[in-house]
Amino acid sequence: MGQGRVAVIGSGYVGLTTGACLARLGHEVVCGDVDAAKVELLSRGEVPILEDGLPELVAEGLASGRLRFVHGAVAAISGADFVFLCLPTPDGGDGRADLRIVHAVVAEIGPFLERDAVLITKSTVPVGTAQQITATVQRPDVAVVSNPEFLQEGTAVRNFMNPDRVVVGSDSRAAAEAVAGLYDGLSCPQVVTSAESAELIKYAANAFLAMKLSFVNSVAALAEEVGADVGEITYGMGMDERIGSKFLKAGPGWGGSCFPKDTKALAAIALDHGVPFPLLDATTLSNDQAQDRVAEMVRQAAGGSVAGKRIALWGLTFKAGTDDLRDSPALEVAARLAESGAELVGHDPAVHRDLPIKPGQPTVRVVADPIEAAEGAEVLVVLTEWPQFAEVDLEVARAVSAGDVIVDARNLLDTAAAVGAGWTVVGVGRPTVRPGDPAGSAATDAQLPVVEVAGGETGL
Ligand SMILES: NC(=O)C1=CN([C@@H]2O[C@H](COP(=O)(O)OP(=O)(O)OC[C@H]3O[C@@H](n4cnc5c(N)ncnc54)[C@H](O)[C@@H]3O)[C@@H](O)[C@H]2O)C=CC1
Ligand SMILES: O=C(O)[C@H]1O[C@H](OP(=O)(O)OP(=O)(O)OC[C@H]2O[C@@H](n3ccc(=O)[nH]c3=O)[C@H](O)[C@@H]2O)[C@H](O)[C@@H](O)[C@@H]1O
Repeated sequence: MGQGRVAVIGSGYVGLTTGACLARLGHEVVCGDVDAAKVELLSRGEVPILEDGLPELVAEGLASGRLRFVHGAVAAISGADFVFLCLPTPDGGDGRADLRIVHAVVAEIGPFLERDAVLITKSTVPVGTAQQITATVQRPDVAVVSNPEFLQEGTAVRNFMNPDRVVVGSDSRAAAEAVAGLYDGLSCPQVVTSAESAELIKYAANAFLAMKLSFVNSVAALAEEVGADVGEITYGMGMDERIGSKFLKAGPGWGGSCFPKDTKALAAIALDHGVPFPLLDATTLSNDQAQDRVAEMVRQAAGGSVAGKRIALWGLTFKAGTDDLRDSPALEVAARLAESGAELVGHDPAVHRDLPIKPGQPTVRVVADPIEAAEGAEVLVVLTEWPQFAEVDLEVARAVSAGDVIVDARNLLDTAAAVGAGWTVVGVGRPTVRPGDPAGSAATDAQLPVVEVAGGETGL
C-alpha cells in the first residue's frame, strides 16, 4: 500500500471522514481546521456531526496516535507528503463555485509545503482549478492532484471504505498513482485521468443523479394527474438494468449541500465554455417545481389556504440519517408555507433547536416528539424519510390533530394504517387515499408483486 504522512485541511463532513478513514487504513493523519472550537472538540474525541460509525473511527484514530487535530492549515502540513483540501466550495451567488477559501488556503500553505509534497483537491472544484492551484503554488516540486469525493452524508464512512471507484487526475501520472496508492487497502477500481477529467467526473456524476431525481419527480407529477402510482412506475423502470433501481424515489425535491450548488456550477461551467447544456437548468427548475407542488398539496389539504393555520412538519433535514440542514427540501417547502402565513411546528430526530427558515423569515418551532408536533395541526406533512415516523401511532396523532390530512411527501407511512386511523393520505405521485376507500396502490417497492413466468427457449 502507498504510504506517507497525510494532512487534511478542513474537518467537516468530507475532511473528518477522510482523515478518520485514512487513519484506519494505516496512514498517519493530521487534520487542520480554522475553527478552534471544533479542533478542541475533535481532539477530545467528540464528533460534532451525525455520521454513522464516525465517532468510533475518530476514537480509534486518536487512541492509536495515527489521527491528530490541530488549529490551522499551516500547522497541519508540517511533515506531510500528501495534503488533502476538504474545504467549502459554496455557490458564489451566480451559480459559479466560490473558490475563495480554497485559493486563500493554497496561498497560505504554499510556501510551507514539504519538498515534493502532493496537493490534492478533494473539495468539489470547477474544471481548471488544479491548473490554477499549480500557478498559485509556484513550486515545481509540488504536484497537484484532483481526487473528488463521492460519499453520501449519513453513510459517509461506509461509502469511503467501500467506494464504487476512486478517481485521481493529474498532469503528473506519478503523483496521481501515489495518491491512488493511499487507497490500496480498499477493494475498488482506481480511475487515473487528467485533472480536468477528474474535476468533471465529479460534477457530471452529481448533476446526473440530480437529473435522475428531477425526472422521477416530474413522472410523479404526471402520475398524480393520470391516476398512476410512481412507486409502480419506478419499480417497472428500475428493472431495466440500463436504468437501475437506485435513486428513483420521488419526494419533495432533492437537496443537500451539494446537488443544488453542483448542478448550478456545472451549468455555469458549460455556459462559460459556450456549450449549451439545457438539461442542467431544467433539472434545477424541475426541482423548484417539485417543492412548489408539495407546498401546494399542503395548501389544498388545508382547504385552499394555510394562512394562520398550524402545520406540522415531520422531518427537517435534507434526508434521513444526517443532521445536515443545508439546502434541505423540507426547509424549502417550509419557506413556501411560511410565506403563505402558516404557523410551523416541526419535529426531526436530529434537530433540537427552533430554526429560522431563511434570514428574515419566521422560525419553525421545533419540538421533541412527533405527536407533540401534530397537536392542533390542520395538516401533517412528512418531509424527511426518517424510519421513526413510520413507527408513530397514527391513531394518537389523529386524536391530537385539528385536521385529518397527511401529506406524505416521502411516501413513507403505511397508508392502510393511516387510513384506518381516520387520515386522508396525499402522497407524491400516487392517488390520494381516504377513509372508506380501498387501501389503493400504496405498495412500496418491496411489496410489489412480480409474476415469474418460465422463459421459453427462443434460441436467440
Ligand atoms: N458533504 C458532502 O457530502 C460532500 C461534500 N463534498 C465537497 O467537499 C467539500 C467540503 O464539503 P463539506 O465537508 O460538506 O464542508 P463542511 O462545511 O462540512 O466542512 C468544511 C470545513 O472546512 C473548514 N474551513 C473553512 N475555512 C478553512 C480554512 N481557511 N482553513 C482550514 N479549515 C477551514 C470549516 O471550519 C469546516 O470544518 C465541498 O467542496 C463539497 O462540495 C464532496 C462530496 C461529499
Ligand atoms: O457531492 C456530494 O456532496 C454528494 O452528494 C450526494 O450525496 P448527499 O448530498 O449526501 O445526499 P444523497 O443521498 O445523494 O441525497 C440527495 C438528495 O436527494 C434526495 N433523494 C435521494 C434518492 C432518491 O431516490 N430520492 C431522493 O429524493 C435525498 O432525499 C436528498 O434530498 C451524492 O449522492 C454523493 O455521491 C456526493 O458525494
